Amino acid sequence: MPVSRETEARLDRYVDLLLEWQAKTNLVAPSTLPSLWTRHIADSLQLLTIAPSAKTWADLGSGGGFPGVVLACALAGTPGAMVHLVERNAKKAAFLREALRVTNSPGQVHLSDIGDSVDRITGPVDCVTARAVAPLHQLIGFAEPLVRKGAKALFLKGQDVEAELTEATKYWNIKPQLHSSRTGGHGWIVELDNIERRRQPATAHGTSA
Ligand SMILES: C[S@@+](CC[C@H](N)C(=O)[O-])C[C@H]1O[C@@H](n2cnc3c(N)ncnc32)[C@H](O)[C@@H]1O
Repeated sequence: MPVSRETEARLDRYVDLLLEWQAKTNLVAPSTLPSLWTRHIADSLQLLTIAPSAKTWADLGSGGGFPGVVLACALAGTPGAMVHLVERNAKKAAFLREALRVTNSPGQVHLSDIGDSVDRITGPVDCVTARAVAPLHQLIGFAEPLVRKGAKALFLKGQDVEAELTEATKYWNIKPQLHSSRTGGHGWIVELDNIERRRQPATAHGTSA
């Protein structure tokens, strides 16, 4: 994923900080550290190719900062950019604040449960994201208030995406667009522009109960 020299310098600072904190707090699975740049950073950056003009993002369950901090680093030179990072774990939230500080990137950390904070995010949100946080049907429920107000949802998912979509369509009327991950593996990005709750959950045969 090509980035400017300024973004690369910010990402370098972020990675240095992440490795420093990783020694005392588990921010990413240790087995993924050797492939940090592809597995986590490029995986996060690819969202910008789907929503290149989005300036305001909300990342739900940011953990060690993927994709939220990476997006904030990439958008640091964009006037009016803002990334809301929602995380309920206090240590991780402290890390996220420090990551935004050392990279001088535009973001706000919300130390809270996603369900409690989504409604409190003020101002328009262009994109809502989540990676490795919850099953798709639950993420859709979290994101619905923001999508209703015009946000696009971009969820990074693994190879079980079809099964997750089948489950999600029991509860939600959605027309997902699927993007194959550019970073290899079996990853997918689920894009949603509209979300409507089904009046009654669908049965196993696809009809309303
Ligand atoms: C497996 S980690 C993934 C972190 C990051 N998105 C990534 O892909 O590396 C899931 C993170 O979501 C946070 N999380 C899960 N459910 C949450 C909720 N309901 N509210 C806030 N944070 C939540 C956890 O604390 C954890 O840091």
